[in-house]
Amino acid sequence: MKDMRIAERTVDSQTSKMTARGVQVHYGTTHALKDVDIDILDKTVTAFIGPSGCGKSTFLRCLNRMNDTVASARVSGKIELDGEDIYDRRVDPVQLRARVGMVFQKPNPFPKSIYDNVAYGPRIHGLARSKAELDEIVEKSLRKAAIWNEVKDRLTAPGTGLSGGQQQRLCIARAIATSPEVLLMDEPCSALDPIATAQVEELIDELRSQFSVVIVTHSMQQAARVSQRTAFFHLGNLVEYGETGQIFTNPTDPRTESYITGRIG
Ligand SMILES: Nc1ncnc2c1ncn2[C@@H]1O[C@H](COP(=O)(O)OP(=O)(O)OP(=O)(O)O)[C@@H](O)[C@H]1O
Repeated sequence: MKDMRIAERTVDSQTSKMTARGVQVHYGTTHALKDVDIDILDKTVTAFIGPSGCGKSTFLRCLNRMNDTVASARVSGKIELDGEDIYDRRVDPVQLRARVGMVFQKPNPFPKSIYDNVAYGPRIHGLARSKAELDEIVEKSLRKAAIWNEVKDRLTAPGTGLSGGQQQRLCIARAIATSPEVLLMDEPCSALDPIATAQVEELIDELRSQFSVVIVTHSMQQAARVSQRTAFFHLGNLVEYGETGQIFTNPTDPRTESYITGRIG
């Protein structure tokens, strides 16, 4: 493939943060995900790639129970976070989503100020004991999301007034304000221009020193640039999963090879 810059960074964590075993998802009679087994490593960027409709987003949403909100979705199998079953009846999905945060395709800031967007999660989860502590969390999150300098003088302005790329970094700041252990990103750059995309990609690389990032992307170049592990999905199956360099240069399954060389997709 042309223009493919494989991430040279080595995978420096082998600890599993999340494990999935035998995960199946049905939407009514549609069998969207078939028997998926995977170990998501800690402090690693994992990319989910594959043709449209293959189940990438469906599986991503299983990892923080966002499919609970889809009436027709039925999820079976087992998914664990640090060895705990996230589908156990005792697990509160709202608490789970603070630990496994999510950033969506389209930037979706709340119709609130920049400050309140970021303070929202820490407020509902009671993470700050004082206004000063909340201020500190907001500033730290905006700094980590590489947007502090652009917004520090207008924290009370509406988040929706920012540019698309700034809104997406604000949404990332909002997601990391609850100190998640895993951040799920569903095509986070698809609505962004190349400059904003490069900023978000750089940010993803920095974030993995603190937690696991799982990113769904249609761009194989992006998967190669930002991830250390890649999972290739096809027709609801997880076909191949391994080190990103190996998947892109020496895939073992012919379906993976066809996809990365552009023969299916
Ligand atoms: N809410 C839903 N209700 C019914 N079917 C759904 C729903 N969401 C997804 N599906 C179906 O499940 C299958 C997998 O969809 P999913 O969105 O997970 O694929 P994807 O690989 O993320 O696709 P894309 O790259 O186009 O976003 C598809 O057949 C899709 O039509």
